[in-house]
Amino acid sequence: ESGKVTASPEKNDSEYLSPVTIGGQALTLDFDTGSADLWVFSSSLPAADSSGHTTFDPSKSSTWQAYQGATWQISYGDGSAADGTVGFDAVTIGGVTVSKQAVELATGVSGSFVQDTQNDGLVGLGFSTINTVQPQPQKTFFENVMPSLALPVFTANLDKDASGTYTFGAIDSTQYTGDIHYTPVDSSNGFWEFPSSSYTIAGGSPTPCTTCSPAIADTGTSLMLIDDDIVTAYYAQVSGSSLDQSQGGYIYPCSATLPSFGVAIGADYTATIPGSALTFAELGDGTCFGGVQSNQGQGIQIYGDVLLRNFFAVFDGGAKRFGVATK
Ligand SMILES: Cc1ccc(-c2noc([C@H]3C[C@@H](O)CN3)n2)cc1F
Repeated sequence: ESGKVTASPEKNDSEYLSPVTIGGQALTLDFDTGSADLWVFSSSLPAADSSGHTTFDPSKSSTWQAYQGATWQISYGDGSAADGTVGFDAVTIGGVTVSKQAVELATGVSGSFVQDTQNDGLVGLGFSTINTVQPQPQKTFFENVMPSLALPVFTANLDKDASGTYTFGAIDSTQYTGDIHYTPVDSSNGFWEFPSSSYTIAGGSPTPCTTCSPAIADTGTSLMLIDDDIVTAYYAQVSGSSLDQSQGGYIYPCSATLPSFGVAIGADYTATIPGSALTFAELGDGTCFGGVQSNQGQGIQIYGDVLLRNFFAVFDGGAKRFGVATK
């Protein structure tokens, strides 16, 4: 079997939201290849926290099974967090169903989730070694459904300021051009992680970097969070740019011409993003906030939506590989 769902961008393509049905209840969730918990706003949240959100109410699902005593708690790269209890229910994405998917009910969420009223929770599409359920980590939707998919893959075809598609179980050849360039994935940290040992700024042949951090493909991160020395070199080529503490990153006049930025996807391919696609947001005063920002020395580079929205991306759970194609 296979199925597809739309991925609708929030403002500035900060995140992409997709329709999911759980126990017959429709919610709008953020698919996140950088985590492995499927959690939802629940009817047990304080009303002030769930106001504006759609909540999942287990008492209204005839197929809900509580997982007595199980709990979860997660924190994300931006410091946001959520926690709660656990059960199992039928989860359907694009017509593809897992009948007993671990569904984590939020009884606590941090402020940024409260304010993000279009987001009713997350679908983690990383590896279950980083699932936070105690006493027993639970499998992701993708891990559960993989054996019944025509192909053990899902693809992300995110777009700039337009709806895209997540597809489970098929590689839709109408969604890309040319070859898909794959790299093996090291899933030992729970991420779709691969080496990225060269880069290009403003074109030309790639600069090798033996000290470059490995990268992860992370649909749940908005930006590209890159090793500090590379980011410094990039903005050195943007006239009028500066590192603005109050904004938390590099800004520049929106009239500036940005150089292209290319990053290695494994050993054999450089994914190059044109400068015109490397602005994340206009700040309203004629300055712009860059899509390429520092990873603050985290030792991992995070290739988020600023990269992914320019490519067709394949997450291959069978061969444990990640691939990109132009489109
Ligand atoms: C309000 C809100 C906050 C954070 C996130 C969020 N989702 O995925 C991620 C990245 C970072 C890493 O933790 C795993 N993937 N961050 C989503 C939100 F809607």
